[in-house]
Amino acid sequence: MHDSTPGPWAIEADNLWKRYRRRWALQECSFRLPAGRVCAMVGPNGAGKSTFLGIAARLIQPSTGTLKLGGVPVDDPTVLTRVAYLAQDKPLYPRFTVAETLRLGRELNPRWDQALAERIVRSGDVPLAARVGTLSGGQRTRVAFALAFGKRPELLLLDEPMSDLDPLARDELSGLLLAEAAEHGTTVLMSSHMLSEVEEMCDHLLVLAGGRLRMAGPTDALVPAHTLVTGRAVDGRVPRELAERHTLVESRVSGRQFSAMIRTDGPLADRPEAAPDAPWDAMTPSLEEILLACMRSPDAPALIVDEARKETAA
Ligand SMILES: Nc1ncnc2c1ncn2[C@@H]1O[C@H](COP(=O)(O)OP(=O)(O)OP(=O)(O)O)[C@@H](O)[C@H]1O
Repeated sequence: MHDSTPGPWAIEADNLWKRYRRRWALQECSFRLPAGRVCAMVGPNGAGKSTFLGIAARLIQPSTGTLKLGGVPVDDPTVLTRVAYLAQDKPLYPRFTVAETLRLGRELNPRWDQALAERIVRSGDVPLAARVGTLSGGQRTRVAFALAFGKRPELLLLDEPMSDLDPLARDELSGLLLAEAAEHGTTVLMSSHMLSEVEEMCDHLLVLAGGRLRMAGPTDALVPAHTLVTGRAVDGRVPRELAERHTLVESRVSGRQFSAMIRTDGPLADRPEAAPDAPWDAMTPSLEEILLACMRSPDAPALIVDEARKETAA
């Protein structure tokens, strides 16, 4: 028997790999996510985000490695009642009415919150008597949201949840998501391509590229780890002092100017004495700038902050 009390870790991935025929969709994926976080999973198309979420939702079997949710192995049946998953294509029964869909949620889920589910549906003016197959894409998403939230899960897995919602619905449902997470301590893991939304909503980040974890940790640790430096290029390059002293995530030279996203890990290197007329300016980048630089540079060293680091079992 496993201990069924949720631990401090909502997710612990230990050396997860997933292969589809000849292609690796996930490689060496190890991290842990503290409970109660609103975490974004970001990465280019094909990075492995849906694959990871599918493994966590028990729809995809990993090739190797283990995954625990709330301290319990993902293949333990007790996980089912604790986790809700909103798939990218929001699958629902088209012939069911909205009311019948919610009734199914009520009958399948012991902690079902009918009032909350109905509130989500009604606030979008979605008629309870309408058949799901006749609803617009955004209305169907709202019903899928109602099913996921109504379940009152400990962990909510959302695969690009907001992509087909209008700006008002997006604003309303993201507010609801944050309120629910704060009130009930729900952990949220959502994949998203909308970086402004990620910046606004999430306090933790996972960045995947090419199936590998590139960055993981709380945003308030990841952002200060980066500095955006701009200045005069030296011999058409980023000054050597910067490149040697710090981790260069991404650099660009345009005309005589360079800009470089670096990880400093200590004070910023001094300006080159040999080129006192080539000063540089340093500023704290936005989360969006960091994410773009990280995704554009899949070969830059990964940054997994200590809190998110899951030591791989020997
Ligand atoms: N069922 C499958 N069979 C074969 N290959 C697959 C399958 N599902 C995904 N893949 C491949 O695995 C890789 C990761 O796909 P995945 O859907 O996890 O990426 P993603 O990060 O969610 O992408 P997107 O942002 O486009 O949704 C891709 O190269 C994809 O082609």
